[in-house]
Order: sequence, then structure tokens, then C-alpha cells
Amino acid sequence: MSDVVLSLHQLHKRFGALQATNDVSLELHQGEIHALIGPNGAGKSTLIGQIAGNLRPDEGSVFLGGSEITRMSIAQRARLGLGRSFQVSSLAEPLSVMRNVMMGVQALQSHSFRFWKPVARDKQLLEPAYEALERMQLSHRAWTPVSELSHGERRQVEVACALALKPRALLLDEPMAGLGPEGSAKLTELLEALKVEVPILLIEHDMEAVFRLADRISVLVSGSVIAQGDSHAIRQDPRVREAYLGNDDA
Ligand SMILES: Nc1ncnc2c1ncn2[C@@H]1O[C@H](COP(=O)(O)OP(=O)(O)OP(=O)(O)O)[C@@H](O)[C@H]1O
Repeated sequence: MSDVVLSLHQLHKRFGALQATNDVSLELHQGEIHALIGPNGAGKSTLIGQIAGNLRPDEGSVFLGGSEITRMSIAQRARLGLGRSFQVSSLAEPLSVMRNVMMGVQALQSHSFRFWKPVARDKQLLEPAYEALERMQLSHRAWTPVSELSHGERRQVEVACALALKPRALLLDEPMAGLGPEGSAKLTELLEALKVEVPILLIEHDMEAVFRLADRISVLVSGSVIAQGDSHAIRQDPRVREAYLGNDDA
């Protein structure tokens, strides 16, 4: 049986004359972290948009767990099990950590009768939220306002928000951005443990984290995947060194 959870087939996306995605195919397998890297303007966000549903590809298709999702809305994709975090935080600062995670679950469940019940006492919201916080080692901060959290903890809450929806696959867009070495090391450790349950497509500029975490790396340059392989193969690949890493960093 195939263990492919998410797959892209020959995606193309143009903005006027610019080919922002050029024949991109890749797979995310059960139990792995697949990192997508590339220099600024390589087309990472454009690709993520096509997976998440913000952008429609001109050609090609996207599959999640065997279902084609290419033309589905963002909400339909989320209901089918595509979880994601964002480059820019969308947490409500004055509210507690738990409340933030529960609101995410509520938005997805979106049954109108829920309005009759106070959110904070709704078991169907509380349980998945608490479970997600435990997996991100944040249950001790459940009732703390987000405004009192460190930057690193906020990132953990963002991942917990995605996790509470029990996704089949997670799309993480620069989760390490702005974190110091300590926050970055903590999140790296958490993601390493998480991938066993939920495979992760990781877009990340922090190369140390990428090389530590990724089972597989795809390198995007000018909209095309120029190399795919494990950390060792990518570090050694002369096309990658030239196009992206620079000989000093590799
Ligand atoms: N809506 C748009 N209209 C026109 N051009 C766009 C649009 N969105 C992105 N582009 C262009 O497409 C190319 C790829 O951009 P994209 O943001 O996907 O790259 P990126 O790899 O995510 O870059 P970064 O690492 O800087 O975020 C760039 O040349 C960008 O200017």
C-alpha cells in the first residue's frame, strides 16, 4: 500500500509572463518531514498557496490521501485533513492559549447549534485542543493569555492550532522565523517527535533546522525543483551549492 499522504503532480502557475511554478511534482510520505527550500522569490509561497487552496494552479493536480483537492476551497481541504500554520501569526493576544486553539477547532466544526453552548465548556472543543497542547508540551500554559507567552511558545501554539484539527498532513510555513537558538532547538525537537504521527511539509529558511529535521529536501529555484534528496545529497549537490546555499554554507 502506498504511504503517500500528499502529492503534487506537474503543477504550473504563471503570473503574467512570470512562470512562478514550473512543472513541480513532489510527494509527502507517512512519517517524514519533507522540506522545501529555495532562495527568495523561488516560488515557495506560490507553491504553498496552491496546496493550501489560496491559489489555483494553471495546470497540474494536488492529492491528499488519495482525493484530488486541486479545486477545493481552503475549508474543504482543512476538513479533509490538511493542517497548516502561517508565516504571520493569527493568534488572539488577550485570549488564553486554550481559547485560541479551541476557536480553531470550532471554526472547522462550524455547527450553528454550538452558539448555544459556552465555548469553554464544550467537550468536543476542549478535548482535541488539550490533546494538541499536550503534544506541543504546552498544557501547563493552557489558561495563560497568549500575550504573556514567549515568541517560541507562540509558535508552539500555532502548531497546536493546526494539530487540534487532527490533520493527515501538516504544512508549516517558516515556523522557526524570528526564534532564537533556544526556541528553534525546542521546536525542532517537538517537530521531530510529531512527524511520526503527522507528516510535515516544511518551508524553512533556517538551514540548520532543515538539515537536522528533513528526511527529504526539495530545492526550488525560479519555480522549478532543481534537486530532491536527503540532507547529505542536497549538501553535496553542486547545482544546489551554486544556486542556493553558497559554498560557505553547505
Ligand atoms: N500575486 C502575484 N502576482 C505577480 N507575481 C507574483 C505574485 N506572487 C508572487 N509573485 C512572484 O512570483 C515569484 C515567486 O514568489 P514567491 O513569493 O512564491 O517566492 P518565495 O520563494 O516564497 O520567496 P520568499 O522566500 O521571499 O518568501 C516572485 O518573482 C514573485 O515576485
